[in-house]
Amino acid sequence: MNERQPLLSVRKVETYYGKIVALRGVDVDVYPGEIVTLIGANGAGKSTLMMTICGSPQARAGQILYDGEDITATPTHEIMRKGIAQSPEGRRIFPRMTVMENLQMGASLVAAEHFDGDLKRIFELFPRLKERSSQRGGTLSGGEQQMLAIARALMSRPKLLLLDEPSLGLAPLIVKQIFEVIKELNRTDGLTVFLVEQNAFHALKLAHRGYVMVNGNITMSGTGAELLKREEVRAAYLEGGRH
Ligand SMILES: Nc1ncnc2c1ncn2[C@@H]1O[C@H](COP(=O)(O)OP(=O)(O)OP(=O)(O)O)[C@@H](O)[C@H]1O
Repeated sequence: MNERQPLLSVRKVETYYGKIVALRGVDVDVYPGEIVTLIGANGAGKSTLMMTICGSPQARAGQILYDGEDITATPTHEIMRKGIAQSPEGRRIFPRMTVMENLQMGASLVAAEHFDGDLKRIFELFPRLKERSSQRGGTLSGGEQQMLAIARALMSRPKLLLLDEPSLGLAPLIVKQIFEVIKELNRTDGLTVFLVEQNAFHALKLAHRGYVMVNGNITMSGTGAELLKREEVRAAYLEGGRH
């Protein structure tokens, strides 16, 4: 897989919040067709990396390449147009809009001819959203809102889907469903996924490759299976190594 050019290449990226350094020279590659997981403790800098890839905050040093093109200083809306979609932490859907309206918003940059076919596919993946298409987003359950956030991102027909903690606060069964959809999208549609997760066990099982972030640095990388076997990973991220 790795002889090809990465779809996303993060090189020595540094990000600051004022004087606080959040990313200290991060290197990450995501190849076409891969699911790559980033794990790390609270405050490690995972969300900051996702946001930096999307252009806000901007990297103060280093480079972000997407499909070979330097997007380090590209505004967020331009980055979205290029085929990167983000489902941010906290399921930021539009609460007053219906499920259908949220999905229409997601598709706003896509040619209208694709809408019906894309919607059909989304409703196959998330039948719950079909049943609730006229319900307001804010009245959905936590799991349904997460599904809607992912579905809305998918309606933009991304080449690269960035998911920030899709399992956060959800019951195990819902987490399983969401991870199965991600796997299906990757296997069937070839979607490339970069996933941030605290749920390290499931995320590394799902991923082709993974990275571990500690205090704004990448400290380990490998295949999902390799990382799951590493004692340091098990001790720090797998609930005391019980898995
Ligand atoms: N807007 C901000 N202003 C100042 N500091 C910030 C801001 N956002 C994040 N930080 C700091 O940057 C560091 C990285 O935060 P970030 O949210 O990226 O971590 P994370 O790995 O995603 O954590 P979590 O798993 O808890 O979401 C933390 O020390 C955090 O306090």
